[in-house]
Amino acid sequence: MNRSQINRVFKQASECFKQHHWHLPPNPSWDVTDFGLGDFDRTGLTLINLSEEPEYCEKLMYARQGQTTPAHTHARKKEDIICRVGELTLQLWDGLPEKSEGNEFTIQVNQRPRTHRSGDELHLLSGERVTLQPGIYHSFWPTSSECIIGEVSTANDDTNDNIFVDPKIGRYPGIEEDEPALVHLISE
Ligand SMILES: O=C[C@@H](O)[C@@H](O)[C@H](O)CO
Repeated sequence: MNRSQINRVFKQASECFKQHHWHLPPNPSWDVTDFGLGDFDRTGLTLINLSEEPEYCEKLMYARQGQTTPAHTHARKKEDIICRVGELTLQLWDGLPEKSEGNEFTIQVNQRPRTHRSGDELHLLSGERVTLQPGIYHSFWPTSSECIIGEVSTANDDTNDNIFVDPKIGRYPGIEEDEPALVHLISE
């Protein structure tokens, strides 16, 4: 990614958090990624790690319409993905997408079990959440112009615990310095 893109999304996300009264802690841990694919506006996510403890983690995320977080699962992390502001669409599979399409499985939406067909979409409105067990593959994108997304989970380990369907994906971006940094990322 170019530093100018990171600076731009830092300003956009900060403005959106401010507009919706989401106050950030001092010196938040920013994590902006294009998942190594070099097309941030199509495959990208902006995250802030609010709390990372051995037992649990909380993140706040920001995405704009057109931007997808690519299909992945976690070996160990169980997480709630929460639509905080806007509308969020997730695509969910109960195993590798190519092997599980059409299977029925149970997921928890807003703390209640629901039958879901692997590969189908789930739409979350502000305040709604889905609970993802390790092994549930998920991809998500805003269906509103922008979206504030929460994540509450067991321990987070973004270096070792992400399993992406696309083998070309890397979790952290390479950075090209084309202007001075407004913020440094947790990957730097
Ligand atoms: O689903 C998204 C989350 O698990 C993120 O916290 C993770 O960093 C994506 O790689």
